[in-house]
Amino acid sequence: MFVLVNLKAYPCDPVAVAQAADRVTTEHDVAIAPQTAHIGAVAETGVETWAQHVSPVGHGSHTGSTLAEATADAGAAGTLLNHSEKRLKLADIDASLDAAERTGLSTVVCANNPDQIAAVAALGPDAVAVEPPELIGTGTPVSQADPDIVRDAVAAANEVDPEVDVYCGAGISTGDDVAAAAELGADGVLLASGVAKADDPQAALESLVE
Ligand SMILES: O=C(CO)COP(=O)(O)O
Repeated sequence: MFVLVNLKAYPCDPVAVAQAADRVTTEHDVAIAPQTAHIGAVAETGVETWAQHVSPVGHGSHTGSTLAEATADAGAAGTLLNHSEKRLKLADIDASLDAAERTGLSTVVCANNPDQIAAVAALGPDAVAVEPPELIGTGTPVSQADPDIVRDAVAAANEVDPEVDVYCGAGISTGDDVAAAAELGADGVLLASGVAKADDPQAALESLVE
């Protein structure tokens, strides 16, 4: 399973979380998505590092943008797109995917529900992630609260493009949650508060990947 820890804008120490992820022994692939400004420092720990977003632009007059080229240069291996807290227009998702692909970044496009998963899977990302917004940050795992949304997202993505991996997220914090997601057909999980808000991120990561 791919385990992507999104640090959002939580007030945690991104390098300490990355070092903790580096110390945890697991069969899963663990990656950390810090703030853009922290990508270089996190990547230096050796942990797989992801961006939370890249802009749908290339080099040019785009003040305030998050340029995919700069993100990749800083050490990112991939990027989230269209997170529920960073929604994009369909045309911008498409252009951000182009930017990511041009610079060698892997891509995960988030969506709220199976219909949206089908729509974004059609744009050809490496993976899609279903995250019901109402469960984000609640500590109630999507795999328990709404298992059908995960099953249906897997089916919807497979119908459009079986090459696209499917992840799920919201409320995931334990190894049981990760195992439940795998049983529902997910290839990975996205999570945030379970690690980023934990008093002991290393213990949280260990419990997650046990
Ligand atoms: O938004 C999420 C990951 O991108 C999920 O957040 P929580 O793990 O805090 O529910």
